[in-house]
Amino acid sequence: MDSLRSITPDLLAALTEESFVGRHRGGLTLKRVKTSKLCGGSQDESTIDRILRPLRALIDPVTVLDMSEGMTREKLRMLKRIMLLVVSSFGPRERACHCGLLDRRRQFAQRSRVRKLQYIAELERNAEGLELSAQLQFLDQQNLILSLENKALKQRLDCLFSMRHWAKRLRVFKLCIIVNNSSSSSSHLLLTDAVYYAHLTMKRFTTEGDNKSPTIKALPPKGNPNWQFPSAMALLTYSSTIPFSSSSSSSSSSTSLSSRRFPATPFRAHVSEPLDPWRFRSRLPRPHAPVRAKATLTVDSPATGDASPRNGPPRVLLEVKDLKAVVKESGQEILRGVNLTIHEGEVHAIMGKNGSGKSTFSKVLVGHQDYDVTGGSVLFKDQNLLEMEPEERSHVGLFMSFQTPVEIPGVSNFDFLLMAFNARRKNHGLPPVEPLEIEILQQGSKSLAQPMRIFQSGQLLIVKSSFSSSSSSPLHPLFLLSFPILSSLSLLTGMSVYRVSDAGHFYSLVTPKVASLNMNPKFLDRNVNEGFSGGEKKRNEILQLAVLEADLAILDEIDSGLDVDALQDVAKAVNGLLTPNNSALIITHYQRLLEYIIPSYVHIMEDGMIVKTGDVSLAEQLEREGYRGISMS
Ligand SMILES: Nc1ncnc2c1ncn2[C@@H]1O[C@H](COP(=O)(O)OP(=O)(O)OP(=O)(O)O)[C@@H](O)[C@H]1O
Repeated sequence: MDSLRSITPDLLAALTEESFVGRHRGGLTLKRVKTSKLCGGSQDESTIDRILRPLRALIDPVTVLDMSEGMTREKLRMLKRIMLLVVSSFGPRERACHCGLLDRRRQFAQRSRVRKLQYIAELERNAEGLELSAQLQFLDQQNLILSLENKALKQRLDCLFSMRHWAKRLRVFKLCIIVNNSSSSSSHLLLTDAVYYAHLTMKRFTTEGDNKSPTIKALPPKGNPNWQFPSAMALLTYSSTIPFSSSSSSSSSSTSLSSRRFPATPFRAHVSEPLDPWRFRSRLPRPHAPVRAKATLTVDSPATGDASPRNGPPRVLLEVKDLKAVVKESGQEILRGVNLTIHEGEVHAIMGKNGSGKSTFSKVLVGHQDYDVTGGSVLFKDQNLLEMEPEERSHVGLFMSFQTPVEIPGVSNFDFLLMAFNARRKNHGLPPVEPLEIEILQQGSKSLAQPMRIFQSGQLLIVKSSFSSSSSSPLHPLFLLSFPILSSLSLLTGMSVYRVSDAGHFYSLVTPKVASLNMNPKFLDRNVNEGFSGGEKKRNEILQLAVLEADLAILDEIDSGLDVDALQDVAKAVNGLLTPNNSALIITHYQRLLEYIIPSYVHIMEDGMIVKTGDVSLAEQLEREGYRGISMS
């Protein structure tokens, strides 16, 4: 508000001149003005800065990074400070739920807020003609990064307008907009969006009307009767274009940003917030100081299941009685009275023709949003499962591997597993586990461009540290060499040398599981299921199960798309996870999987009900004779 008070009458007068270009955006009129008009013809940077500083403060919540000329050291520096990739905002709900990702709500957002976030992602997807490439990444509860690459104005407005609705709830105060379009007019549009967003979040405006055609009304700041909405807005628009206009006029700025491009503008000023990425990515070395994690935890599993049998008869893990469910949207009844009881230590297989309701049954058990339960009961470890939210179901020990595992862009497998693992530990009152312990042995002259993953634990290794604009490629260790050689190399190349220890850390828990599944450790560093082959996705599902050690694993067609070797690997891994205290519910079409994972019971589902139950010989019969050969009575 103070900054608004500093707008001088001269500036306001300049802004009301007819020469301004008006632009209408959903009821909001923006105008452009010339630098010379605002600053009395002065081209002197310090004068411009003095005049515009108060205005720049108004758009503090917004960072704009122009990526049209690629990544530079300066941009990277800014990104590194704000880009705490904690959770993908619109990671598919089901996957997130089952791995307890959403349990981070206390840290990041209330459940309702997360839902809101998902709603927005959907809204973006559904906006007319919008091929979703607006990436909204939820960094933490106060930071967002929104990449609106080459979006048309309307699409950007849709996004921004929808953001307005929940930004307040999320208490987001900071937004980073990445501009990938090099044209100055687009940059201008993006910047006006940024201003628009900043004002909305700062509650300078109210809106009326529906989402499609909102009308923005100005709320004059207290104590400033002279303030006029269009004028001030135009001024802000102007001031926000400074970094871009200076760069576009500069012919020499072909590959990197000069310091002029990020002068003492709000864009730089506000990223100096005391954000600490290392707090979140504690496996990363701080660039300038050796780090050694203090805590060395014993990685004990949060899961209740262990290999030793409990005293007494096996307890009932899951009890489903007369379960009925319909498709939420259409009301079509799919489950028409399922009954099933699973004890600890048992493996149940459900087989059945296509469309008989097997997947629906498993999805209803984990609380999939597409279905409504219309009758019956489900007790899991004596608790009413139907009353629990999906993520709670995960916490009490239910895990589901989906038929089509979902991809979670922007979240590495390792991070995902760690988050899910720690979410479960938290739920069990256990402290979080650190990923790795990293010590910098020799700091290279270059700083790390991006987060890295280190696979060779307990070894000396060298890490590439050049800048790279292909953001998704992780940095891999290049060599495994002795320290003197590494040291010389480091001096020569500017690379850094680290010693990594994983003892007692999450890494030491996850790597044997990766090995047992014959997975390449590099999969840990890739985004969850992104670009994975069908078989790799299935293995990855089992890796998640192995890390989370659920009490009841529901495996929906884990054999589909697996080659013979992969099938054996997966089956071996599942068998290795089975203890007298946990159980598995396997949905499959083929008996071959059940040759490797021997079920205690085989059920046949038909038309939304379990119509026959037998032992493994039932699956064999099915293989020989098909469903026609089996009497369902
Ligand atoms: N969300 C939904 N919307 C509409 N129909 C649905 C939905 N979910 C399930 N169905 C319908 O319910 C029936 C059972 O589907 P489900 O996927 O549970 O069968 P399935 O036994 O797992 O089949 P398959 O062996 O082919 O995987 C099908 O007719 C399916 O089209």
